[in-house]
Amino acid sequence: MQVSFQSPIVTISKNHELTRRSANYHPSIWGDHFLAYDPDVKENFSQEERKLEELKEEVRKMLIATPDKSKRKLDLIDTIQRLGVSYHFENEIEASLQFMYSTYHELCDEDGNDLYTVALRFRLLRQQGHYVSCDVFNKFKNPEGNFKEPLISNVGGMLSLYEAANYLVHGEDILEEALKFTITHLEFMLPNLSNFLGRQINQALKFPIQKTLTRLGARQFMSLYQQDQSHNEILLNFAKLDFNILQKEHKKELSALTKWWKGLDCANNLPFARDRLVECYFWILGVYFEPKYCFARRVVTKVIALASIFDDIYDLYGTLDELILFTDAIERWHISAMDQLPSYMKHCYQALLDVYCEMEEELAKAGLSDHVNYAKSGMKQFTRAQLEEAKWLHSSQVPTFEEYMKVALVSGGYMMLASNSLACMGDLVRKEAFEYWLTNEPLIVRAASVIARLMDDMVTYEMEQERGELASAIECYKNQYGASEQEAVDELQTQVVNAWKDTNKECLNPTPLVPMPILERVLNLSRVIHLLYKDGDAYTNSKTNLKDLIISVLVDPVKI
Ligand SMILES: CC(C)=CCC/C(C)=C/COP(=O)(O)OP(=O)(O)O
Repeated sequence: MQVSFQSPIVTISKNHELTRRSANYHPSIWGDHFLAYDPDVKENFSQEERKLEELKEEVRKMLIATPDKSKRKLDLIDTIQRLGVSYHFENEIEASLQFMYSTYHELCDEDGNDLYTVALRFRLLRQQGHYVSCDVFNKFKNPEGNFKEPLISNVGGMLSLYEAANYLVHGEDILEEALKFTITHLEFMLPNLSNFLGRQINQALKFPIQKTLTRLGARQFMSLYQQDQSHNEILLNFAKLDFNILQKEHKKELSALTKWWKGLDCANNLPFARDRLVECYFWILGVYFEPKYCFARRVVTKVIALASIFDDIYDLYGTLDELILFTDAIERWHISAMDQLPSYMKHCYQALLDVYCEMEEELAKAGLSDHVNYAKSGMKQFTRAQLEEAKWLHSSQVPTFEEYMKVALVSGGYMMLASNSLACMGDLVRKEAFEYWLTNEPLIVRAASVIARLMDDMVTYEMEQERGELASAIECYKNQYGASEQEAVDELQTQVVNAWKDTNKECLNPTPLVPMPILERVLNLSRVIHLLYKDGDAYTNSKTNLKDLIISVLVDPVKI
């Protein structure tokens, strides 16, 4: 597509007719939908909130009254977590799991051959960051070293083992075997299962708990749990009410963000870019949904929405000369750098400066203004890597796989998003966590970046190749190793599986400097990618399944 070009930059390319690329992305499917939820309209929540408090206290009593040694306690904690309400009972749950961790071997002995319970306890402890050995599963094997045949008919046990095995780390062969064993047999039994069990297993096979986003998982689990004859009515009602109250808050946040987004007027100023504000909010909601992260959600949604525009500028619309100027302006990070930019870039440069001012002002109130520097430096690193990729594009170069990955792990945006997400989390993240941890590219952040880059490339490389972007993980791998496309895909899939093992390993090592709530945000970033890129690029083509998921989390309240 040729676009007339009226900015001063035209002089740079005066001998050429300037051809700009376009991907013809579909417009936003949300339009002004969320504007209706005006954050300034004060609602009278008091009755709902009183009810919520009452139910919360009942659930708390239930938690305290259920003995930590009992199997009932495991189910109760699991249900509370899967219903998305464990953030109300963090201390109670941690205390119980701490007890289970300290008495782990006795408890496992008492479990005997109860696969369901052994696997559930193992998973709950690993989820909480407690390392427990996978040797507990040895007793479920026969002398030949295979899982015992009769286990196959124990559907609950098989499902529990499958969910637990997803927490495997490198070298845990028994969990690797458990995954194969359970997946094979669960898939095989699917057609013969009741509707209720079938739905549950189908869901688990696509999205094991370890890869599931809390809000989405809660919404889906709620409807399954409701159909379970033995469900606890108080707990279910509490979870439903909590979900709806949070959803109202999220809608208001999205309303305010929609106003901001409309102010940028992308349709006129940046018509080539993806218009995906709601999808960006959903992305960041996946990272933190709790009310206390309201400011973080607001600002980091703006950051990712701008990063998405930048990606389209670097990959599609910008000329190389413009991209060099833009990268330089971001490096300088000052309003005076704006003069050198063409008008379409001025809009997003100004928006960038404004968003980080907003971030800084809010962080300063908590005495954390230093954090903004780490967030800015993540953004600078991101655009530098984007420029490197654009240079490959404009010179039709295919780098080696290693060269590509070095740049593409940064240009994928997950290192930037990790630093920005953590910068806005408040005083839980200390300056030292940036200094001594994040800036050294910790394994969990690298793993999230690998998952993001490779899952993205595996579903977008054909389309990107059509528009002349030759440098993708698939192409670079094929080129360097003389591999077929299938061999390249297989290798990249293995690297994604390994990155999940790295993630699991890192989550078993929380420290005072980097506690579980920090590790969990990076884990959540990987979970969002898994959801968005599992079956195609659902972020870009958001009319698909993603639309229904967003409706279930952000539009439709749960029926009470
Ligand atoms: C993590 C961030 C910053 C997300 C913002 C949206 C985005 C850039 C998605 C990937 O698009 P793409 O598939 O065009 O990415 P790339 O050009 O890196 O392949």
